[in-house]
Amino acid sequence: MVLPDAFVKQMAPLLGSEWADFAAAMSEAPTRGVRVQRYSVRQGATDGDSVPQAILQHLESPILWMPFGYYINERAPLGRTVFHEAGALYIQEPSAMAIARAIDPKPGERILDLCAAPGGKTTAIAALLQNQGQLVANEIHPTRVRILAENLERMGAAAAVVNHSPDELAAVWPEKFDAILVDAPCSGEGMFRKDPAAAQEWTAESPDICSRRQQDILRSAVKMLRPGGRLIYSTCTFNPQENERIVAWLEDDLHLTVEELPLWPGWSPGEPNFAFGRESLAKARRLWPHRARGEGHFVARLRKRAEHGTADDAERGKDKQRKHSWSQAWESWLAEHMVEYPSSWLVPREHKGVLFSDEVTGLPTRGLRMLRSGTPLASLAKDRIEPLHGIALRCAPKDFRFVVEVDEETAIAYMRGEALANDGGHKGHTVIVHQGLVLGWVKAIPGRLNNLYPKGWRKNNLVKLSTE
Ligand SMILES: C[S@@+](CC[C@H](N)C(=O)[O-])C[C@H]1O[C@@H](n2cnc3c(N)ncnc32)[C@H](O)[C@@H]1O
Repeated sequence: MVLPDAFVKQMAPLLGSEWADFAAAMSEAPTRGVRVQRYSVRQGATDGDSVPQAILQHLESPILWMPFGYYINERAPLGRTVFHEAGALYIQEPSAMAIARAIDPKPGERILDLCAAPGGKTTAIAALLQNQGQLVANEIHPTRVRILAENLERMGAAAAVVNHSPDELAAVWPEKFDAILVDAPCSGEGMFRKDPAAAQEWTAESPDICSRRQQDILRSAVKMLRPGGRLIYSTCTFNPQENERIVAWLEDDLHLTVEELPLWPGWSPGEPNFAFGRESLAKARRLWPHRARGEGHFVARLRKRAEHGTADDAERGKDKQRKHSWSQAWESWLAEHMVEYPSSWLVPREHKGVLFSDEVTGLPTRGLRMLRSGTPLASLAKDRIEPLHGIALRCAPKDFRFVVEVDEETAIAYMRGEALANDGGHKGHTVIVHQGLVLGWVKAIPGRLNNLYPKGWRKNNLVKLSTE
């Protein structure tokens, strides 16, 4: 890899005697990782679930800063499998996995991921939160926000999705969040190994241009944080302007306080010397590719002062027991088809004939571009209930009354959109299950299981992982 001259000029003096090791590491092959998620971590999926051999054979050593994170080989075909499509696998750059740990999400918290697409960190936060909080994912870009919504659905993440600029959101959601992640758009120096085009696009001005944008985003983020709340700031770049100096600015100008993060194996403290010797910066964390296996990340956690008292809580968790024309049909459908489900599903939010779980209770949403308020649960056809894919991906097999188990080949045929044979007597909505994972819905009729796998999700190129 040929590093841009200006990048060498920027980093070599900062790294001093370590520069040669860093430069050598930047010429090595990039690392790749996967989070194995629907086994063990997911709500309700702990009983007897174990990761199938078909997946295990492709996992290398564990990533030490993320439970259920593993290094994988560059050529491992995990991204084209039924396990991936059913939300058991999220392929993510290894160092990026630490960011959800830095947030340390707690049940019941309301968390905003402000720059969220494609959703690597949101889905990790949802897993750590075990879907027991309110998670809101925002993405400014109109195309990327759709990919975000799709990834959240695939991974069974209970999160609302909005599409706004940070300042638009700050105007409607002041002091509303317990924690906010700003995984900022940055100059991407940690992408150079993975994507040589990133190195070509980088210029000596990139860090300054990016740091100004980061400050704009952070001003809005801090407005949305409740007093005493925490801000997590991360980038995948190495230069000081976008990292330590941004944190110093957050302390000086926005009056936040840096908190010490755990020192995960292989990670390094932030560099006080990159911002005029300020000691507090050692509480931030960096992954340098010559010291640990990952592409590189910076992360800091800061606390907003609590002295002003909390402004908002009255609305939170308020039960909306309104009855709608569809309420009775929906409650009956749940009772008939589900053994267990989150209690909030009894009071979903309806939008254009679709019922969504409500992850934004207590937040004003009028006039917002909201792609979903949570998991899409069902569509209403004249108050008749048609279950949606979101339910299948949020739940474990034991949560459903009607289940058909299939082998991997049948699972692949199902995800191609084929009808399956009905060997049982049940009629109506049933889920298809493979190796402890719910894949999606069918409607059983005599002799046949009509395929309800969403048309936009169907794939013709899935590969079989098991060797049997
Ligand atoms: C580093 S990426 C986020 C990656 C994501 N957190 C993940 O883990 O999958 C930064 C995101 O910020 C968005 N972005 C770009 N400019 C922005 C701005 N001015 N305000 C807010 N977000 C912006 C980009 O579209 C991009 O999706």
